[in-house]
Amino acid sequence: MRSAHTVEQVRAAEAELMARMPEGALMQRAAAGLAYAVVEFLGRSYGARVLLLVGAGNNGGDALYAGAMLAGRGAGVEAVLLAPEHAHAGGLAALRAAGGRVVPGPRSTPDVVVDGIVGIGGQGGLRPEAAALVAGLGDVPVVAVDTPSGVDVDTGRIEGPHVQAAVTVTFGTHKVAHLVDPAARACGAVHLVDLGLDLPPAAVTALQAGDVTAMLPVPEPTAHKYTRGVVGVRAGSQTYPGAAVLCVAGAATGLVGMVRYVGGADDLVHATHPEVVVGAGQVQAWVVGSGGGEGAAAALREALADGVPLVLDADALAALDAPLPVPALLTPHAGELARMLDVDRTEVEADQLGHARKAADRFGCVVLLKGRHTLVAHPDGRVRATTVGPPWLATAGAGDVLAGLCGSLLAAGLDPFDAGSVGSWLHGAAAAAASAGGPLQAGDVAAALPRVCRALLA
Ligand SMILES: NC(=O)C1=CN([C@@H]2O[C@H](COP(=O)(O)OP(=O)(O)OC[C@H]3O[C@@H](n4cnc5c(N)ncnc54)[C@H](O)[C@@H]3O)[C@@H](O)[C@H]2O)[C@@H](O)CC1
Ligand SMILES: [K+]
Repeated sequence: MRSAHTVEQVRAAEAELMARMPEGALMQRAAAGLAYAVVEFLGRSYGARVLLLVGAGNNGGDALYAGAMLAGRGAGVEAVLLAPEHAHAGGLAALRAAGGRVVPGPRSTPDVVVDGIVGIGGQGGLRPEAAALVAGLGDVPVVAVDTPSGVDVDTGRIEGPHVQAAVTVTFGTHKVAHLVDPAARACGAVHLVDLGLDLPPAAVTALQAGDVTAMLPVPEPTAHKYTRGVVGVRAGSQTYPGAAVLCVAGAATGLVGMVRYVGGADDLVHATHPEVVVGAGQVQAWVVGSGGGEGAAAALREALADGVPLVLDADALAALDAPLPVPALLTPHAGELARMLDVDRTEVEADQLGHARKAADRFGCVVLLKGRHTLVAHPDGRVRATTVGPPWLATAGAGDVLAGLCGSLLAAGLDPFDAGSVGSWLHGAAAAAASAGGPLQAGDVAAALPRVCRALLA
């Protein structure tokens, strides 16, 4: 599990550890990890030209000490101080002692920029002077210290000019901004340097392959199809019969014992998935809404009558007007979530974490907000982010496959929070496998799912 903590949690854990350690020891650990990451990024240190952007706080201190270490290994290190009177005194002395220099501004194009403008103490976007300096450096790759300066660390929002990093080196634990978009996009690859902090439960987590394997429903030796669970799909319509096929494809990957289908695309479903039972009957979970058109509201009423857990997708989300009486997973994209909360889509995209949490609270169920980093928010406040999945996954029908897959996990016995986060991880991993760096279609994602499960279980 990857864990991301809030600034308040990090500060408390750091204070507790610092009280037990010699002064400055934590910063030395952080700076050593940072210097190592810069060398790894450049592939060398001797002769490399490194420019440090140094702000007023300890984030700048990390940059200065790392710069001193790089200068000690033969790099040419220069530092621009954005708040000269507040720059970290010890770090500045160390840099100078190692042969580094303070300069008023970049004098030539460096090989790498180290962004030590602000870290977890930052408020708002970059100030104008810093923004101009960063813009002037153009395409020079940036290694960000702790967080890319200018992003909101606890929410993942971006409210002004910010640094776009190639690599972000963070300390002690991940921060929310490393997992939640749009800030996560500004981080590039994230490296964690362990500081030995003692941390409380995380604000946001991200499942890793081992976590998903442990939660994957695996048949008992004595299993039969009904003990493994039956998932029902109420999706598709005369207008959107393909959505039924794709939703069924996501459900029929072998993770449950049986799939039922009810909707307007019987013949097509039967032709493409002969193993699927067409017609109503007992199920452990229903998936409702993908391509359901105007029939989605009636499909939702019928599914609710069975009293089993639900996945609500697409048109069924529009039919939702009150908290549901059964455990449920809602799977909106940003536009659908915006309609559910009566806000603009741009607002949802700018504050994905805030809106996913708000919807989970308002509707009293788990909300899976689809995106580059999909978020799964529980009404109790827990959030999981899915960071696997290539951009090729942004393709028509991929959401139908996801809804079917999550439904099969619900029917197999996972709760909506686990079904949403495991389903979204498998979906992203299957897309990566199907894509292999190239384009894909939604059906390819469903087809790759058994392969992904097999690799996890191997
Ligand atoms: N506390 C610790 O023991 C450790 C802290 N570390 C580093 O310390 C950082 C936190 O240090 P600080 O608490 O000093 O905070 P920061 O260095 O992140 O920033 C605080 C300073 O930046 C100014 N500032 C805030 N927003 C700004 C903006 N938008 N533009 C320009 N200036 C702005 C503030 O006025 C303040 O002077 C971490 O991110 C990490 O890099 C690491 O050395 C590990 C150990
Ligand atoms: K930074």
